[in-house]
Amino acid sequence: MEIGSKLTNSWLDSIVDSFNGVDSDRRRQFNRIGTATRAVIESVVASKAPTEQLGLIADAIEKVAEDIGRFPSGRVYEGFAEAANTGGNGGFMDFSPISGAANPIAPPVELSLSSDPDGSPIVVGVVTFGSAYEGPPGSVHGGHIAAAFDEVLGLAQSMSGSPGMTARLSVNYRKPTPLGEPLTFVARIVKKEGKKVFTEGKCYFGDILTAEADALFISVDFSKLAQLAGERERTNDGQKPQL
Ligand SMILES: CCCCCCCC(=O)SCCNC(=O)CCNC(=O)[C@H](O)C(C)(C)COP(=O)(O)OP(=O)(O)OC[C@H]1O[C@@H](n2cnc3c(N)ncnc32)[C@H](O)[C@@H]1OP(=O)(O)O
Repeated sequence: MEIGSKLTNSWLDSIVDSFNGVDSDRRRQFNRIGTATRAVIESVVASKAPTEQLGLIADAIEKVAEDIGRFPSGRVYEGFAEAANTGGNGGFMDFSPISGAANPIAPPVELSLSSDPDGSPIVVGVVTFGSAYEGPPGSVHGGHIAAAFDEVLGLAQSMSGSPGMTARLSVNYRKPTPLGEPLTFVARIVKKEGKKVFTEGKCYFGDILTAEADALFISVDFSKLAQLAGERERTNDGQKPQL
């Protein structure tokens, strides 16, 4: 298994090629919007602004929502939204809900590929969760920790060369995971048995292990993902998905 080995699949390649052809200024603007909206989310969840200011801010945000809402929406996918699909090339995941800079609901988790001291490939995810992700006071909501694990483990399993979908994800929460502090997620493949890829991951605040996870991914035929993508396009046209 080679770190960052490129996945060979004509369907994947065509998506990657079309992504590479996307005007970079458009991509930059999407990322700007994502970053600015994320800052708004972070500021509004617990703002101490005076009530009259809140009213003005609400007016302004409603105006922005109205302005952007005038344009047709629905996913015009410039790339994959999930780490597991990329084979390690994070550039295709601008809209990931976990690691995508252009997706305002992503914290985002910054992903990279590395290797541990024995040379085994690992995925590293670095993130600071803001106030919007609070669960227990001062701590990250457990659901968001699970989501971050799904992303880093999802990218790790794709290094098997036969990426799949999450079949099972189990998280052990060992200590409260602090908000507003840099966290490091580390993920690796444990073993592969046929279509099954077993993975494990850990979340650290400094040297403190706050959570650990294991997940089973089942390799899927890319035609299944192409089918899901097709259903998504039909849904964008207002039709119901056929699952
Ligand atoms: C490739 C890019 C996508 C990456 C996305 C990764 C991040 C995500 O968040 S994915 C989103 C969340 N996950 C999903 O939506 C998946 C929904 N589930 C499915 O689509 C299917 O159940 C799927 C693909 C996981 C497995 O279906 P299928 O390929 O038909 O598997 P199937 O042939 O039934 O089973 C294969 C083997 O896996 C086992 N298996 C399947 N599911 C599970 C499970 N949940 N737990 C344990 N074992 C399982 C089966 O028992 C079987 O084992 P064996 O070969 O020993 O008999």
